[in-house]
Amino acid sequence: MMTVLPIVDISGLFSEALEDRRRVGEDLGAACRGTGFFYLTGHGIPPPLVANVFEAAATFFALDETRKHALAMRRMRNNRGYFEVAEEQLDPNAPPDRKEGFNIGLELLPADPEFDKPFRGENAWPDLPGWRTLMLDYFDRCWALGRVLHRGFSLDLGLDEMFFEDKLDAPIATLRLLRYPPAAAAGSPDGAPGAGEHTDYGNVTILAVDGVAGLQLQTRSGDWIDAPSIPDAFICNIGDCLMRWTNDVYVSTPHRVAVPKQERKSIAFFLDPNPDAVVVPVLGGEEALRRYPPTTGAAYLRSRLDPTYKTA
Ligand SMILES: O=C(O)CCC(=O)C(=O)O
Ligand SMILES: [Fe+2]
Repeated sequence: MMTVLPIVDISGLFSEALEDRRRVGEDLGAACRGTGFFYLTGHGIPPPLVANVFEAAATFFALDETRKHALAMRRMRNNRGYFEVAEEQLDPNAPPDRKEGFNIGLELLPADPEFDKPFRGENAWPDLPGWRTLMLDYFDRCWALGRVLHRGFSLDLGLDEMFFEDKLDAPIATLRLLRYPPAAAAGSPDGAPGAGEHTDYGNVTILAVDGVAGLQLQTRSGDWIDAPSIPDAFICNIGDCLMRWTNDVYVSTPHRVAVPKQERKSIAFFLDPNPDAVVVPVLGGEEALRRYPPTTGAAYLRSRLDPTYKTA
């Protein structure tokens, strides 16, 4: 299939030969320094698992409003649970987003010393058989994949291959199920986007899409292009936190979702660092440090999330 976005086969990252891993690191680096958006193949996550997650998401979104609202993100205070259409507004200059969604975060036991900290705490779970187990399985697979990707980034950036490991071992990560109602069923045409123009906040996003068009991104030259789905490939993009961490060498790219002609679903996994991870530029020396003083994973994410919700 023809696309202007690079397709990176990362199977070499699982090789025992350093030269194989380096080669993938170079491919990833080229993509991250260029458009900051790329397709991921050779990732090792079984397509039937992704299909099951899409199916389970559909089952959830089909529940009646009362059951969905019982799990509302507004009640959770840790960026987890259900949000309804028009609750989120990614572009402050556009109407609220025409999408509903469900967020799942890192699952910790209540006895965990971290449990009461910001972004931690419990997940909201619908009462659907097998649902929680499936979502946590997929969450863990995406988390592991995100860490493997960071080994490739590290090789490309000239860091120790394991540099990010201890910064991603208890991450602020969010698995987000998304549903965009079709244009015809979406009520009055108020110019609302599916998802307003934005950049992602974290390090890297691993996105599965269902084949219905909608996702668009802005290339370095300023043109908006479609990112069509490629079967069994993930769409991957760099977020603002990794852009800052690399002193803007890796690029976080603006993107948006147009209101689809038919219902569209996607599953995004956002990998942000550990809350306490110190985010300080790894390239660019003193000058970079003046521009981007040290912050932490939690402080950075908090500063970005607050303006996004109408009802905090
Ligand atoms: O649904 C999509 O294709 C993209 C969603 C997105 O960009 C986001 O939730 O950050
Ligand atoms: Fe996004």
